[in-house]
Amino acid sequence: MSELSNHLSEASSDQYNICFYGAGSMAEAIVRGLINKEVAKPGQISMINRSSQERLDFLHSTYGVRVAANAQGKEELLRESSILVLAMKPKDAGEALKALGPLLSEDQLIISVIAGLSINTIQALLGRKQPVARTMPNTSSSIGLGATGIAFSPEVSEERSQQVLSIFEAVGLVSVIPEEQMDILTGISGSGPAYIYYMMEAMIAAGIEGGLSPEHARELTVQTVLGAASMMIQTGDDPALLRKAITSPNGSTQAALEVFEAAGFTDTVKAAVRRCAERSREMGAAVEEALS
Ligand SMILES: NC(=O)C1=CN([C@@H]2O[C@H](COP(=O)(O)OP(=O)(O)OC[C@H]3O[C@@H](n4cnc5c(N)ncnc54)[C@H](OP(=O)(O)O)[C@@H]3O)[C@@H](O)[C@H]2O)C=CC1
Ligand SMILES: O=C(O)[C@@H]1CCC=N1
Repeated sequence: MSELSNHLSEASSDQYNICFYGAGSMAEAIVRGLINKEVAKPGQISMINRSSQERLDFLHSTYGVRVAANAQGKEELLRESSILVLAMKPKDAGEALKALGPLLSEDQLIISVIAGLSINTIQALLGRKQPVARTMPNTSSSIGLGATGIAFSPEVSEERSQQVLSIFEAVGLVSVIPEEQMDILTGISGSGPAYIYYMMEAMIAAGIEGGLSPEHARELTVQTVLGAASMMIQTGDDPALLRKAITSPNGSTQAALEVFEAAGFTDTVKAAVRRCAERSREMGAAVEEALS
């Protein structure tokens, strides 16, 4: 059991409650991982959103987490939680954080998963120097295979930073990085699963167009991606070396890679990652405007 789960089970529940402020896909991915890995009990987790009661009902019935039906209930959950996870879209963050600031006490830890939003902007919107962990997880956290980048504000104590690490280590790999690297990390691992799914969609479509059944195209593609990632983990080899082992001179793989190369594959992937990082910065800057 992790350090946090010990804290969570030994401490009184209102001392160590975690509230997810924003109850969408990313919040659900983390909650599912925390519950599956028994890092937190459902009763210690609460989730609130802006308007969708149907969504909260689903989360309550699926995971057993606490939800609030009205504004007063939401405020109570926010006030009583030791850890608040900000998980709304960047465009909704300005208004939400301005309203949140006056409800906070100084020892409540803020964990943000919001793309692009800097620690300075979070503290400025809250109107106080709250301890903040800025993170960038991904949706694979829901099955314990997430990859999360974390940067801490100076106000986060050693004990609190250990709690944050425990939460995200329970749902996958964690990299503690300088905050200025968060946008490029978003371009790799935050949004990265979507690039892989996009590639898989294309491979499945090509397989079907070539005559495979949809089931075979899907299972062969999935196993290929799983096997390739596992090969990198288990051998520790560079991907270039593993690729070369498949690529016979003048063979079928070489023929395929030449098509990728002619279409500018590497430059396209790099440009997509750079654009993702740039978009992350743009979204953060747009929230910052809510300060003025
Ligand atoms: N999806 C992903 O793969 C990743 C997402 N992120 C980050 O996670 C955050 C959430 O993304 P995602 O889960 O995809 O978004 P979703 O649209 O799925 O969920 C957003 C949630 O925020 C709620 N919300 C909006 N405004 C408020 C408010 N004022 N008060 C309380 N709740 C509010 C919404 O409630 P309602 O529906 O009622 O309006 C909804 O529950 C984003 O900032 C994103 O950058 C980070 C890493 C990966
Ligand atoms: O697309 C987005 O804005 C979020 C950030 C990382 C993954 N999804």
